Amino acid sequence: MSDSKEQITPLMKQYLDIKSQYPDTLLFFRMGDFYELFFEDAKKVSSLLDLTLTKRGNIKGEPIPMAGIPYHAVDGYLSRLIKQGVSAVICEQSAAPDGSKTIMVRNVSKIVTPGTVTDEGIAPDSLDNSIACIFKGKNYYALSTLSLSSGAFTTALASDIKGITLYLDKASPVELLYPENFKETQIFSDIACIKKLPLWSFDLKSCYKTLCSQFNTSSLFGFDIENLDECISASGALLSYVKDTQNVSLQHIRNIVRDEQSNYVVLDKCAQRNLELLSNLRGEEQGSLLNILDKTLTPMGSRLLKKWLIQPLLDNSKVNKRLDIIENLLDSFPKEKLEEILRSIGDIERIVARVALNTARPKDLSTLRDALNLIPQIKNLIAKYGNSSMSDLDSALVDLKEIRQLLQSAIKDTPSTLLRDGGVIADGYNALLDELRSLMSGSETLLSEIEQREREATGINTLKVNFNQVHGYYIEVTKLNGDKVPDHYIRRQTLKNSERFITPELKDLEERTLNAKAQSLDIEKEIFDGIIATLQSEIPSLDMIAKAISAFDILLSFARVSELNNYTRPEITSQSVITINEGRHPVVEKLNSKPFVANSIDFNSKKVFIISGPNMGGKSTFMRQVALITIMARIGCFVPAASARIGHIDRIFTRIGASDDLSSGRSTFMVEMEEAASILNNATDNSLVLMDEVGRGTSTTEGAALALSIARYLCSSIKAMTLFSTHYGELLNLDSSYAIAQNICFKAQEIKNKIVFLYHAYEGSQSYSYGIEVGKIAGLPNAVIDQAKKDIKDILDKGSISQIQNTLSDDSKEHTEPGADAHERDDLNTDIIDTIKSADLNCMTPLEALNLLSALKARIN
Ligand SMILES: Nc1ncnc2c1ncn2[C@@H]1O[C@H](COP(=O)(O)OP(=O)(O)OP(=O)(O)O)[C@@H](O)[C@H]1O
Repeated sequence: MSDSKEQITPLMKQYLDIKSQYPDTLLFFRMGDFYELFFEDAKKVSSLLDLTLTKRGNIKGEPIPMAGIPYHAVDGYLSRLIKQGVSAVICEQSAAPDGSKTIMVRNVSKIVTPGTVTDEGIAPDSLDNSIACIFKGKNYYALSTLSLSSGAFTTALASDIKGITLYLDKASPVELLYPENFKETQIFSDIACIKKLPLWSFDLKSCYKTLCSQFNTSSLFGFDIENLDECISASGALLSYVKDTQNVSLQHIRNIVRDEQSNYVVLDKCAQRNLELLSNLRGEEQGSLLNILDKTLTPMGSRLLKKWLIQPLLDNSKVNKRLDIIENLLDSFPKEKLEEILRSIGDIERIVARVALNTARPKDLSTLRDALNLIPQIKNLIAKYGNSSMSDLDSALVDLKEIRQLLQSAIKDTPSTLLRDGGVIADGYNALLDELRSLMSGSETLLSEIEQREREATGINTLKVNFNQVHGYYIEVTKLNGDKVPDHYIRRQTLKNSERFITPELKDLEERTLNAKAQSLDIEKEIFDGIIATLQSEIPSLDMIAKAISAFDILLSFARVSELNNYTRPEITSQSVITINEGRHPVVEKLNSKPFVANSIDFNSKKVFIISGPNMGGKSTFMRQVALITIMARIGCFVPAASARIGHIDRIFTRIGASDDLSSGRSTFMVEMEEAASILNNATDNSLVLMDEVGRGTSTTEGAALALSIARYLCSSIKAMTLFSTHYGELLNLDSSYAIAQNICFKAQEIKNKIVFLYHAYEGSQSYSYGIEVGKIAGLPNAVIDQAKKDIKDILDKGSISQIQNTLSDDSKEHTEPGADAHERDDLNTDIIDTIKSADLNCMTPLEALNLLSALKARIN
């Protein structure tokens, strides 16, 4: 583009100069009432936002592609771009300072990026759009995350890529920065907005300085990151980037917190997705746990709830504090009153961010005033109905009386949208402003008096006094009355049917009014800026209030949902246990029209449960409900169970469902095996592991062998709390080999040729899968069903092998006495004969029969 600058218009040259500083970001170039985008930007934006692509002028004889957006509608378009992970540079215009009529001056006013936007109308209310920065040092990886809305700034360290990926999963940033030499970019392939930073952005010394100057400290000791070079580099680079794009001082970011997985039950992306915590498997909120639990009344409460859901706490006292508050709310607290207050409190978290970023609008201040005026009402409710559980909340809800009074007296009840239009500062707050305003309103009365007087004096009844930007105040007379115009009227403009005049009196009035208007706007701006400065000095308290209200909103939501759905308070313990009596799946019980069948589980002496039963029998639902109840308890919510005792769980692993990851070239089976490998390599005896039908992605024999081997490893080495569902009969005898293993099964009954699922978890195993019946319900053609039934019969008749036999034993069972060969052979023969005798042909699938045969053969050999 630079070659062509010589041949281009001054306007295009101005555009290209600015564009050259932001080659990779869409440039919204203000032209009158439009923002215009040119060249590749125009093509890109027209396809992203479905805008018409047109042309403006030529360059080197070629038309310049152009797309335009009306300035008043820009927020809506920016919001759509942000949702697609696209950033934009906004370039505004202003008149040339020397007043010359040449080209307007244009400057970049802001850069809007998905991870830094806080503007109302652009940033999605429901999303805590955080930005993160990753860095790899000599020994460690670091990830720093910043939420500009809440001011939360965290940093985490991990020794390997897997460890840092877990932090990335938890942070779920919408924008990610990384150094240009970072190789493992596959870990953030699902983040739409990623930006490469030059290596110098991560320079340790300058990053250290940037952080110290932000926190106003001389070292980083107080934040526990003084010696964590990687964290300092990632955090410093992140902060500098945000400062540069926002071009402000970020006053609400006052500290950085070291994030450690050991504080939370770890839930990786896979677990979050499989358990449908924030969205269902199709990506919609409907059918997710969030959807059930979110009855929050403020946008900030709803955003915080999403964080809570993927960060279940390990600190029992913190969990119990939340549970205590819910209990208090459920006890005798007037929840409707609190709900009414919260409903009108607005998004003060975002307002505080905009105050800190100097982007607050007049409406923000009136909303903040109204919200702060509600704080004493909340405190009164707590004083009257709250118990000691609410004391922390109460002290966080500081009543900022002076700020309230300031906003009350200074801001109009309903201020105008833009400060530049005036009408923001309340009457009676500033004497000079009042005087100027009365002068302005007085001039309006004066104008109508002049109009009346001149009509009488000239005898022209249609004479009008009007105003426009070009001529200021003028008198308009129709041409028909031209002969009645007095001599002292000075002609200014002749139109088709009328003429316009000015008089010295009108000019004088105009000057005074315009001066008053300009002066009053200056005063309003000065007062507004002063209020913002006062609010900025109170950011720590405002921030604390916003956080306390968000938390209170969530707990109230939990209380409401608990009441509505008959949840109970879980017992929280430090032991490695999960005991659930009569538990229910919180989502399925709400979505299904049929009554939900409650089920119990006790991970205590038994730790690995092998779950069998028919397709559609309720296995997956049961497994997921155990994990969901555990998560609900650990985020401090009541749970759908008659009672529950939830202990220390370090991580929840899930291997559920089958999905290809074609983008990374991994097949269904590969994904399955990778997930299983991650579980076996990382789970501990404090983990909760859900394994749903592992091995079904390959041949039956290999699948069964792998499933068996994985289950044995979980029983013998890891001893994690495991729910392992399977259709492979080979796994159903593990309970006789391992003391910590137990079979549970789901059953179905055939009643009048129809299959009825019982959904109850029984002790024992169930090897008939009712696969054909489920195929029938699903609508497979009758011919296919009939043929399958016939084939099964044939296979069974030919095979004649019964019951699944355990071919496995734990170490103690494998141990035999030396020199006992003959006895062993006799025992083996009897054993095999018994096994064949006791086999129940009618209950076996053909595959089970074949597997049994091969197991017996292996034993003989
Ligand atoms: N406890 C229950 N009470 C009532 N309905 C249930 C219960 N559990 C499951 N269901 C219903 O049964 C359906 C099938 O359950 P689920 O998917 O858990 O079966 P499954 O045994 O895992 O099946 P498959 O082996 O085919 O994957 C659920 O979508 C739900 O509608």
